[in-house]
Amino acid sequence: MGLSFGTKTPPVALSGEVVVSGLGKSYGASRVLSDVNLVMNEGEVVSIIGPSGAGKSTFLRCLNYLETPTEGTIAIGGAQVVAGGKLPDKASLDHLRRVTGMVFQSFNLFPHLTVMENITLPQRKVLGASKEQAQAVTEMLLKRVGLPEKAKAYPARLSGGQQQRIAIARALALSPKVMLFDEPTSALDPEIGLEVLAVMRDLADEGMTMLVVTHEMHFARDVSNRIMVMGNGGVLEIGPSEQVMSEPQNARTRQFLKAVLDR
Ligand SMILES: Nc1ncnc2c1ncn2[C@@H]1O[C@H](COP(=O)(O)OP(=O)(O)OP(=O)(O)O)[C@@H](O)[C@H]1O
Repeated sequence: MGLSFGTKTPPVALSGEVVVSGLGKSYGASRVLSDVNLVMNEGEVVSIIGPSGAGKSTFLRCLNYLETPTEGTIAIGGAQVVAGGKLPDKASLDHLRRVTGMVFQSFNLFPHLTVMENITLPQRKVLGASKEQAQAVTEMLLKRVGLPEKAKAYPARLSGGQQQRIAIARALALSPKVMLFDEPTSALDPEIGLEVLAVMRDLADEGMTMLVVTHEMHFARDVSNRIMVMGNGGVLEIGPSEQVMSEPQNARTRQFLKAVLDR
């Protein structure tokens, strides 16, 4: 299902919900990612941390081709793509985007649509769901993110935390296999961010596979199974969250953690 038609042969042994191998990204002569590898099992939560400019967002955005990786292979939830600096064929790209739900720092809701319309629209366009089906799924998801009463509201009438919870519901509406979060609380006051983190923690408890770029060290340590530390466009280290936080192996990881934890 969703096999790629790239220029190279995909890796033979693929297991895990997410298998990324040898991922690289350059912008012209500027190399921002080199040889990034990651294997995630179904239900696993991995937090990506690291200093500004390390390549965390670029890595996440390469996984669903919001950025086009220059090299490497990506296999997510049965979708498989071999990167070659250009877009893969439409079927592979559509499949990859179907199995990945993305949540951005800036919510990205349509301002002119109600909450209900924001969440039903992708279901109708992408899944071909009927209006009734899409509304029923939306009502269920609004309950799941704790906002059942907001169906008729417009985004501008909601707090940032509420908008982000709606954005999570919208991503979930397409039944992704993996959720990608790009600093989902960075634009929010810390207190408001907590309500978003609580929804994410619930999702993790329900067994969703999640990859989360975050500066929230408590979330990284307490909710994720593993932490991947990035620096200079590569992986500095990856390991069980508790171990990375308390006994980082890499000198640059130690320096980074000291800086953020002393803040
Ligand atoms: N469109 C682009 N063109 C050229 N360089 C880019 C582009 N987008 C990102 N970069 C560069 O890629 C590098 C990685 O950026 P990225 O945003 O992925 O880092 P990050 O680890 O997510 O940082 P932050 O924590 O500040 O968001 C940076 O040096 C950045 O300047």
